[in-house]
Amino acid sequence: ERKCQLNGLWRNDQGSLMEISALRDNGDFEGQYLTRVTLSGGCAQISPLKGAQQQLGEEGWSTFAFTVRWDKFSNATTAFVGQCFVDAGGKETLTTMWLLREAVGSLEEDWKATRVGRNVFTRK
Ligand SMILES: CN1C(=O)N(C)[C@H]2CS[C@@H](CCCCC(=O)O)[C@H]21
Repeated sequence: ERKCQLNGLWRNDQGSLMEISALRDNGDFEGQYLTRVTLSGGCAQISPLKGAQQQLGEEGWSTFAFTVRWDKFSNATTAFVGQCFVDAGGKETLTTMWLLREAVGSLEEDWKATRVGRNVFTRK
């Protein structure tokens, strides 16, 4: 089957699970993100994700982006951008960087509201 099509179940190095379900012909997709860690230290939650993947030819390793709205337990949103790679053994890896924006109480606190990081997902 096509490698690096995003639909399916992925896990990252923090143990978060990402299930991408509806991948459309134009590359738009939706899914769910189960986080194991949260800013507040609160319990894990499932949050909705939406994104888009470049639809390339047979051998393309496409770039993608998606957002996760942590709406059930925090006023925060994360945007991921990344690319899918396939190694010699056929193992797929999503390498991403993310921006996490949390709500702060005042404009004076805006400076400290965005975190950035790298993150790698492999198929679960
Ligand atoms: C679990 N995570 C994960 O798999 N990441 C790549 C990072 C970037 S999104 C963050 C979780 C934010 C949860 C929202 C909140 O706690 O307000 C952390």
